Amino acid sequence: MSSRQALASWKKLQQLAKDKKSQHMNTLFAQDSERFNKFSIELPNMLLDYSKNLIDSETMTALLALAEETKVCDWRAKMFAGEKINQTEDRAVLHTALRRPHDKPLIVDGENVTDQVQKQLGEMEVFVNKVRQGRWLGYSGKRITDIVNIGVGGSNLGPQMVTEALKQYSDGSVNVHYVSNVDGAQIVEVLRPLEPEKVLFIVSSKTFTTKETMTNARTAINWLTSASFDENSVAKHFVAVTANKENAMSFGIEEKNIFDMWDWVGGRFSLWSAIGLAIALDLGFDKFKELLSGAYDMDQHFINAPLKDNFPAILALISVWNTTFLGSQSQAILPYDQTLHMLTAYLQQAEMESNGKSVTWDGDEVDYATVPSIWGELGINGQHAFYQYLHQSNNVVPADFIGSVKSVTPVKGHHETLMSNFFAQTQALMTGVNEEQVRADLKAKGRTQDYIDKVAPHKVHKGNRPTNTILLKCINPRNLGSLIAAYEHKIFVQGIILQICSFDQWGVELGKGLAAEIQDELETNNISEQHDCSTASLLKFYQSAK
Ligand SMILES: O=P(O)(O)OC[C@H]1O[C@](O)(CO)[C@@H](O)[C@@H]1O
Repeated sequence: MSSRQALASWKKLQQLAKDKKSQHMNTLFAQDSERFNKFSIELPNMLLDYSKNLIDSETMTALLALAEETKVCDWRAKMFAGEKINQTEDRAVLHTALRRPHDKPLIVDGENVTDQVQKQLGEMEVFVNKVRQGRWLGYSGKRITDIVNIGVGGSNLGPQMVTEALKQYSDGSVNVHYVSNVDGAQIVEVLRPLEPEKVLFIVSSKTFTTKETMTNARTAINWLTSASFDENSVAKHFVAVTANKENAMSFGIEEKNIFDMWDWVGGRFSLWSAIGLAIALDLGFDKFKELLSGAYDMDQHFINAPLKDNFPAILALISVWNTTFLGSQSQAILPYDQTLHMLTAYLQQAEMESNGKSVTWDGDEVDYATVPSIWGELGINGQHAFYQYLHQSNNVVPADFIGSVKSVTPVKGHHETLMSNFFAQTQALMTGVNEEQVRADLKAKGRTQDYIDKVAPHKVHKGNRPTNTILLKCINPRNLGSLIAAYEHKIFVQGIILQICSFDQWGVELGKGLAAEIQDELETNNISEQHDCSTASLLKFYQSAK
């Protein structure tokens, strides 16, 4: 038995889960009119209602005891202090240092990390202002109008998600584009309308070895140099963000155009670093700093609020409850604000690359469910696509509903329509409608008995489907920063409770290695006999059908 299963709180939660599976949230609400007050957290800029989960005070006490027994607070202190909690890579985990104000020193290994971060922020600000104010000129002396960020995974999803979310805050000084896919269709489409003399590329790659990014960057260099006769055009049109300066330089990017990344920033937590340059170029540096401040606000809340009132910790505990103890295998992220249309994709990487693992810190197999698979879509679009499944399938999918009180693009009648759906869906998922009610409704509508007998079972919604509601006061840089940081800390707490190494990603390596070998085989038309017969036949079919 793994050590987690031996904990008193774990055993208690297993027992409670057995009891809870036979209960309905409707009963819990009927028994306790204080449920919302007990199971919600209000912060200055957002609200979390987690009352629509299959919990009661006893469950929450046991979950909080689990957080105590697994020493979440001690690990939190270690992370913020820069201890090497990324055990398999022997690194600190300090994305929180990236949003620390200048007057809050953080000494790690004798160095003031805050000073290093502030120095880089200063360099970023100079660069951003130069580009936005038209003082960074392309090879023909023209100002830069378009930025193309080339990167994938954490070097793409965070910046692109934030750029999309805060579009309304951009003053249009530059247009920002993203290329992540190595499918040439994307880069060709992005570059087609652009003029090489006015484009600045940011090659974002922590390792500067990612094949997809290198291939796209090479294509971008060729596109630029075939348009320009200036041998210095790469220096005027390419910057890089990386922890691997040597590779960036041997790729042809000038040292002065390289922004550093520290090894203590994980790719999926890196939008606060120079990886966020495209955000800052789009919004201006003041708004980028507001994003950082919002994340810092959430860091402070996470550090200081008791766990029972702690937004990220509660999100994590509810997820552990629903997955590990109640057995849900997936979780939906359902933003109801168009601006957040990339949030689900972003959180897929953040949570699944962090905690989608099956051995503990000690390398033992975990014998409990860890994190769910994350999926979803803008809520309104989902309603007309997959909500049928959420309401009536046999699989219970807990969901986070994320909305905003104010619209950044108010259009008469739209926001109330949107938000009435937002509120109605969590209510419907919880309350459901039983067969008796269905039959009574059909009867009241004058339906025949035959029709009622035929249709009634299909109209039953069992309800009892868990949801969290996160309601921001509005989507702005500060609030978005807080929201993202809340999920980062949720993921951290989940990892601690489940004994997962949240900050490595060994599971992506095998496929990368095989892809490199297969690419060689395809390029030399020499398919190895060592493949299994499925892969070998697919490769041969591909080669012969070309
Ligand atoms: O920034 P890099 O080094 O190009 O990596 C991009 C992404 O690839 C991954 O390593 C996964 O392959 C992610 O963890 C990372 O965010």
